[in-house]
Amino acid sequence: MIKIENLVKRYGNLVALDHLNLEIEEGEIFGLLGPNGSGKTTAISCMLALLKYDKGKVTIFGEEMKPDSYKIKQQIGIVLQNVAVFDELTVYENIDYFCGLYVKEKAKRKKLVEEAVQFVGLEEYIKMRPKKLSGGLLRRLNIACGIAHRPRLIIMDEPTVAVDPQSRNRILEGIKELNRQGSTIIYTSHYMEEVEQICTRIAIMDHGRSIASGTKEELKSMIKTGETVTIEAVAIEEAQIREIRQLPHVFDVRYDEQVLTVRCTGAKHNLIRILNYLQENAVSFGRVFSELPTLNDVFLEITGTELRD
Ligand SMILES: Nc1ncnc2c1ncn2[C@@H]1O[C@H](COP(=O)(O)OP(=O)(O)OP(=O)(O)O)[C@@H](O)[C@H]1O
Repeated sequence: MIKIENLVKRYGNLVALDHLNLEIEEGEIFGLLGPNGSGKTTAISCMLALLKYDKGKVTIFGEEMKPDSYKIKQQIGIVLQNVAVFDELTVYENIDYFCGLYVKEKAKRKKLVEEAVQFVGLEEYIKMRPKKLSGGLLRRLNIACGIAHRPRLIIMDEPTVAVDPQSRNRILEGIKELNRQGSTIIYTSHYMEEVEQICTRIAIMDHGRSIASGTKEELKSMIKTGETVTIEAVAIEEAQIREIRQLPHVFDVRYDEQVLTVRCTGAKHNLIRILNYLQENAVSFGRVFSELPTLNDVFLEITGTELRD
């Protein structure tokens, strides 16, 4: 449905997109996950032909995307990072205005606007002007304006940044529902938990490139880490750390600020083996956690740096 081939975008000397390749199928909730500055917004802007790029090709619905590809653009709903609504219009009027750019028939539009209001949970606020809304509600309005016309493809750029947890959940549930109702979604975020929660497929971006892509299970199976054991408040000697490193299935041990982090391959009994070692060697410890791999582990193993801010 969408194909991005060898996209290169430079801002002066800075290479924001470095031969980016992506392919997104109809029906997906496709996540673009990457730290701030990795090129997500630039990728979206180039994809939509809002920004000129230096090299590459973007194909949407089987046709090459150009600045004047209005037929393609009509079928796309866009929710960008900056909230773009009219201060002098009410919540309802704003949604009606944006929906009206695509849907001229009044009765049909009324139904779509009402559905969009319900969708983002703004029923109580339809007569208010945007200035009176909290940050979370304003973002929900921004989303309603972008999706009311029921586009075939919806592109959302970090819609949950600086949003309260209630609005955040509402937004995430809303995205899943839009997808169930037939829209393909492209969703950018630097929050790996969100991307894990809603995306059917994910591309991890770093320095303007897609460094890995697949379902979350596929991405996690690409890495060595099968389990991370974290043990708090340990007073442990260098020699003991070396011995833990020698335990079966352990491949990385870090000890920092009295927290021992042991990365293991996906074998069974890792936790008990490590705890047995600590007990046998009279090392006292506090809280213990065992975690399955996260997308942060995928990012960490591929790039050597953390995805978390
Ligand atoms: N208009 C611009 N002029 C110069 N450099 C830019 C411009 N826009 C973005 N950049 C740079 O390009 C790189 C990619 O930025 P981009 O905004 O696409 O990343 P991002 O992953 O969307 O990050 P964020 O979540 O912070 O928006 C960054 O290094 C950024 O500083």
